[in-house]
Amino acid sequence: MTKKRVVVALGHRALGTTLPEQKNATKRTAKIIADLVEAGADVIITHSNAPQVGMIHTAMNEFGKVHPDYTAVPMSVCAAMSQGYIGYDVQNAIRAELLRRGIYKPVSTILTQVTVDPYDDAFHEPVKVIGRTLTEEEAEAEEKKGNYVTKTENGYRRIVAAPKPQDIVEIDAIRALADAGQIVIACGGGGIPVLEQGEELHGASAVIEKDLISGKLAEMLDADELLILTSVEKVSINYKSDTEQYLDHITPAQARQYMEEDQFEPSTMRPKIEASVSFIEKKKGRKAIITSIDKAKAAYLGKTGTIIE
Ligand SMILES: Nc1ncnc2c1ncn2[C@@H]1O[C@H](COP(=O)(O)OP(=O)(O)O)[C@@H](O)[C@H]1O
Ligand SMILES: NC(=O)OP(=O)(O)O
Repeated sequence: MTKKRVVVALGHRALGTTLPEQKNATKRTAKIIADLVEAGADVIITHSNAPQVGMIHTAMNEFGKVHPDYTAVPMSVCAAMSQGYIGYDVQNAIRAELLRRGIYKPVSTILTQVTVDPYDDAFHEPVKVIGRTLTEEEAEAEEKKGNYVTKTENGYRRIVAAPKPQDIVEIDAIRALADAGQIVIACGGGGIPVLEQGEELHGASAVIEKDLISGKLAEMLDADELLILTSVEKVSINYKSDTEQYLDHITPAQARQYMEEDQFEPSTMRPKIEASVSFIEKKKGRKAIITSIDKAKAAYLGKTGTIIE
């Protein structure tokens, strides 16, 4: 069995939204990760966090209203909390599933900070949707607090800045664990966004796009594959139209062409394609696969998904 280093990016479907949903979803996800391990993948995991970071931020703010001694909690601290909370469920679920299959492999979560550029235009243009759906009243209340919201299909949701990831602060620790054949959960929720100021790192009020950091992590670990597990089995062009066409196998050049034609929604599919192209263009022989969480093993074995190489 050929061993491959695979960065697996888990989307919303892999985690659910509420606490009980997450507990159940991570158990299902652990089975999928264990299948990949059995199929020969050395797995490094990244994950989404938008619903969770929104929940934590709202909870901490409400707590602050009742106990004014506790000041408002910065978004970067909420991102750190979300990494701990999601990593805790994911690592325990994977550990248990592997043990059930007679596999002993340490699984750990690395609290990961990711540097961002203070001059990134994203700080002036918040686009990253976080938290649950809000009513009109709740949205107005958020705007009064100085937060940004956007209208969605079902109501309103909060939006925050999503600066581009520059560097992964804990990359050496992640690499050491991956080189030792251990399963690492890192760069959760895009990483904790930080600004470098001399020797110090200061939290930034933002949420980094997890697909972009997944591509960067795969690049920095010199992974063989980037496997993005989302809610659709294949990427399409002419998405949701009468002429929708599923993509099985595309080159980076075709992917770039489709991006120019705006074939991919900016805040959902486009970052997945951007991350994939950027990862595979840096070295020959790399592959990116985008598929649904349920089809992960089949896609890893080349039987489905959209393959970019
Ligand atoms: N061209 C496209 N082909 C397939 N899916 C697309 C396309 N453009 C947008 N999408 C949307 O992207 C979604 C997946 O992205 P996202 O919601 O960010 O999920 P995740 O949390 O898994 O990263 C799909 O559910 C689909 O609605
Ligand atoms: N941080 C991030 O990109 O989260 P979502 O995938 O949940 O939007």
